[in-house]
Amino acid sequence: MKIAIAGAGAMGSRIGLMLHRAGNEVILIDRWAAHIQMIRDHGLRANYNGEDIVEHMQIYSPEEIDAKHESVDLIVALTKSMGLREMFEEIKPIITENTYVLSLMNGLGHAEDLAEFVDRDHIILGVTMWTAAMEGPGKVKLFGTGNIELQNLAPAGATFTKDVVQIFDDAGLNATYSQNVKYSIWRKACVNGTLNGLCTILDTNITGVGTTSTAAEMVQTIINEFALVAAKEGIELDQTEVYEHITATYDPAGIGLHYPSMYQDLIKNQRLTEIDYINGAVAAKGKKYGISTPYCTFLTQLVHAKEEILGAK
Ligand SMILES: NC(=O)C1=CN([C@@H]2O[C@H](COP(=O)(O)OP(=O)(O)OC[C@H]3O[C@@H](n4cnc5c(N)ncnc54)[C@H](OP(=O)(O)O)[C@@H]3O)[C@@H](O)[C@H]2O)C=CC1
Ligand SMILES: CC(C)(CO)C(=O)C(=O)O
Repeated sequence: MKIAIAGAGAMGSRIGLMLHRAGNEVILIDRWAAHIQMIRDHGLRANYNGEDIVEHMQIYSPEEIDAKHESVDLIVALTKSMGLREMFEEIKPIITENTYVLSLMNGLGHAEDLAEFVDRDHIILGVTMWTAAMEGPGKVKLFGTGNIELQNLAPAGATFTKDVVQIFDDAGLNATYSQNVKYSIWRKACVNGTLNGLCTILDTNITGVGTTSTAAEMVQTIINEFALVAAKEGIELDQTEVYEHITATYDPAGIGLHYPSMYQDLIKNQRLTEIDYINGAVAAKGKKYGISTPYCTFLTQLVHAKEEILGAK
């Protein structure tokens, strides 16, 4: 299976590297010029569970993706939420009627964006608890463990999706075929809706948030707002299980020492965040359904205010 990773930042590099190390044909696509140059000159360098490794992989900018490139069987979407449509506009030349697209991105609403580029039965939705961080262009830090849950959006995509699960699992990505990925997307949105904004505003990692005396009430209140809104869309979240899932991430021996992607964006790199696709999306849906979401609204405002203060772009 020929695989393209659309958005080869921290997570795209992780998934691409692990799939390539396992012997798959993988190309990376990204627009960050210095990152492309470093990977071309030195390979993708990674601190991989404490060991320095190099993986030599092909990388292209979206503009270099033209009709001369062969189409691919699978595109893994790992841009930031706000860059998804622009990326897919640019890489249209490698998308054919046989191409499947898998989103592993955080946030809500990506299936609708992807449906503009491929048929619904070629869309696969997924969530991942793997983590990754850029240490600089061409260099990524990968530690801890994780998993991936996948499911096709329409029944016709099931056979291909199960093949993808097998390929990802063989690459050590702990992939499983989900029976209800829409539930998993809301469950993961709760993880990001609590940890990402709180770590960013409180300037700490996951363990840092988890060990505060106010974490329990903040996290439970945010989960409750997500659950009330999700219920209006037919998803009944098990709030106790979701809370336990989130508290399990506080462990420093697991992913507790990770600084969520939103922290990396805003605090480390002064880049705009995905808050509008997470807490902001829940606040907007809450408004539509007549549900009050004060914590999501406030956290969204705080993150936007911080973006302005730091001059994020
Ligand atoms: N990091 C993590 O641990 C996890 C992330 N995710 C999700 O995965 C998706 C991708 O996130 P992630 O990989 O973290 O994002 P990154 O910020 O690492 O990469 C996203 C894009 O940002 C650009 N970029 C990143 N850093 C720089 C920089 N310093 N200077 C210039 N450009 C830069 C690159 O492309 P471009 O120039 O085209 O913008 C890159 O493709 C998101 O939806 C995220 O929420 C999910 C689970 C865990
Ligand atoms: C690892 C995790 C779950 C932390 O919130 C994540 O998805 C991120 O960094 O965005």
